[in-house]
Amino acid sequence: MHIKVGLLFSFTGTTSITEKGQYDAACFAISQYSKEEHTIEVVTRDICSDPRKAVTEAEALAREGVKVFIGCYTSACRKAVLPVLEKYNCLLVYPTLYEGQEDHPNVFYTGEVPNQQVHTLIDYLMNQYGKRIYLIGNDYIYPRETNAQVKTYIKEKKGEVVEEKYVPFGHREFHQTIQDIILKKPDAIFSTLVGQSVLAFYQTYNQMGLNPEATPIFSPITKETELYAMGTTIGAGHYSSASYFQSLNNPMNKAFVKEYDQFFGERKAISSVMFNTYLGTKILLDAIIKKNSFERDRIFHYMSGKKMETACGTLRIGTKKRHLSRPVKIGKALPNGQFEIVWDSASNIQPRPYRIKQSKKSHVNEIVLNAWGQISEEAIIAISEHRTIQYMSRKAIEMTGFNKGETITPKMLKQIEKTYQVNSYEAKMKTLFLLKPSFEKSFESIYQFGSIQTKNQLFQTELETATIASQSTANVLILGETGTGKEVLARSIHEESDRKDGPFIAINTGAIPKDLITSELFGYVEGTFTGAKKGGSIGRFESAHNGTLFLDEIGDMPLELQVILLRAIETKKIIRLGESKEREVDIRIIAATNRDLEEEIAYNNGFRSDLYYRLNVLSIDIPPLRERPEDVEALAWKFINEFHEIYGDGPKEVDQEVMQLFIEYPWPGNIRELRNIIERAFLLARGKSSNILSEHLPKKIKGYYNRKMPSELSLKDVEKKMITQAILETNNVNEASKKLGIGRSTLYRKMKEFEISL
Ligand SMILES: Nc1ncnc2c1ncn2[C@@H]1O[C@H](COP(=O)(O)OP(=O)(O)OP(=O)(O)O)[C@@H](O)[C@H]1O
Repeated sequence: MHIKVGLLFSFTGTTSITEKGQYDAACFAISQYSKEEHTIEVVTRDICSDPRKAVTEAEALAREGVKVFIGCYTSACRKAVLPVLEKYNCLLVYPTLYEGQEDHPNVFYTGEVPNQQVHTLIDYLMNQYGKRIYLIGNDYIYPRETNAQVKTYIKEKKGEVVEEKYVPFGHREFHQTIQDIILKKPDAIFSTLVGQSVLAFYQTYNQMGLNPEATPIFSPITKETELYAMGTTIGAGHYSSASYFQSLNNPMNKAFVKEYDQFFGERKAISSVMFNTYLGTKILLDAIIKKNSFERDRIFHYMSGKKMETACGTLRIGTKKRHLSRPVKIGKALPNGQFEIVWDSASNIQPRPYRIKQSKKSHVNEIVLNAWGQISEEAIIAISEHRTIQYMSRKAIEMTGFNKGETITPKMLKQIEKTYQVNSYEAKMKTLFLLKPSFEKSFESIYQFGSIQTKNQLFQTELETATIASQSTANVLILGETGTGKEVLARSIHEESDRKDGPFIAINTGAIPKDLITSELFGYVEGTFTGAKKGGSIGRFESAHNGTLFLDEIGDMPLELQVILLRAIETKKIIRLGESKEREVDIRIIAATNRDLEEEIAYNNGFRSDLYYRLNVLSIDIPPLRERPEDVEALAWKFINEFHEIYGDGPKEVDQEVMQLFIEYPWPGNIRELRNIIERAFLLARGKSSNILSEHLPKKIKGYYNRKMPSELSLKDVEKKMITQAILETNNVNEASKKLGIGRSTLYRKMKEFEISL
């Protein structure tokens, strides 16, 4: 078979740095076909980063009999050649990450689309650095369209775009932009700059002394090739995301890199767009050869749904769309120009090339607001996503003097914030402001996630992370003292995720005997050990397939078993005991512990740091109940209602003094202890009293109550007293923290707060 391939890359022009690498990768892929069996003729054209040149060259080559094109790096070039592909019935391997919004029947897209690459990057950015993001890009289709999606995504995640800036294609003067960044102090920068602009931007960032630890740049584009071109130390500390990184530490990739270097006779930087070029070229040529045809529909039909093991994991070609389902990683650039992998989706992310439709615009329900406005103590203002006032209660008009239809400016907002206590709620792109005179007691908003409710600000922030966690498959680490509700939270994440119909399997990793843990986790085949069940057994990893595996008390897992667990978590593959076959499992891992794992790693050598970082992709720290007394009353009522359902009848009221005691008691056993105490009191009062009274409480609580009453000790006083006593007794922070059942860092913080020293 004779195949004439047209390579359309820019060897001159602003994006040539990247495209030369793609050209090399295409040549490498083509070199792997035996010349005896097929003749592959390669014609190369320089399209000079110019869409007009791309069209004329493509058309000229199509007339000369080229049926397969590879390249067209920028979206502007790709879009420009589409009519040529249609006219001459040619195929294009488009191997570049891009903005999506396209699925042309003549194109095979092997680059990442935003939901695979950009959303993961934004999630990581927000979790690690904060929610204020500065957008910078070149002024053409890819950055503008990508940022349109990024802005929606940031808004959904309650982040803020502090600036959105575009510079012309090839722009290299960034002093003013960097100055603007210094002034606006974003938490991170998201860059869609390409070509020469990338180098100039990072170099100016570096010259002007910005620090990647404080304000890193996240860019889907800046990869190994660009880092080498700008000077590897200049890009160090910044982030990118892709399926492929040259540093991937697996045998397939090592062999690929070795062969690549041998082919070119030197060490080369290999980036994801290069790998995607290699991959796309091979896949399409294989299909053409196999089907002995250039006929578009036959070829795509043959490729559709194909699964491939590659150097960057298992990829699958879409059955409906010509894009790849793939795992995605996030890399942090090292001073040697390579990336350290800091996050790995582990399982594949499906391509969603088309932007997800935004929820339909909602209208404020004036009838409901009117009724509410008449009875509410607060003044109510509802504003649209464009900051136009859509509703004002009479009180709000009297208090502010604003009118319906007016646009709320930042100045007006400041003015009301100065005068009133303002609580704002966001729902369906609308914001509702509730205004109260500021001397009144603060209004406590309730945050709900799954079955958990809280008024506590700190816990609300943690639950926001839980919300993010429920929408991804990232590993989650839940921290918190015993009884704070770590398992309840893990279940809520599962219930709120799209795995909710799959199983939720909980396992207490600290409680299983050492010699049983492997069979418990991974299963075994019949006859493997004495006492093994007939027919063998599947382990918890397999039971959790398509669902969530909750590894409780992970901090208590013996060190030597942590390595086995790490391997299974990393590969998502297990081997049953007594078998050699690897089995793949699709699971999301949530781990929990009441230990301070960082401390275990640093001081006691009790936990593997690699396992810690694997698990701690998203971490959620549940505050102890004594640090969120505002939640005690609601929890108490929740339990009383629950016991009414279980036991049929019982006390309906709680004595006011008892409730006050519940609020002030330090609850060392947290919510579990509160629940137990209420159940006990409920049963003691049942049939005798319609109220839960102090006589229904156990001695230790009544004792606390009696001790407290004369001196009116506050919760803080009790805490201070307990800490002082523990420090006096042990004269050692480590031991005192163990005695008190709190982490060292918490103890240091408290000692500072109460001015206690050793
Ligand atoms: N938000 C909540 N609402 C109602 N009940 C809760 C809540 N959180 C925890 N509980 C109850 O508290 C008890 C302890 O919860 P859970 O087992 O989730 O805690 P944990 O932190 O995992 O405990 P441990 O560290 O001992 O494993 C359970 O009875 C649970 O039902």
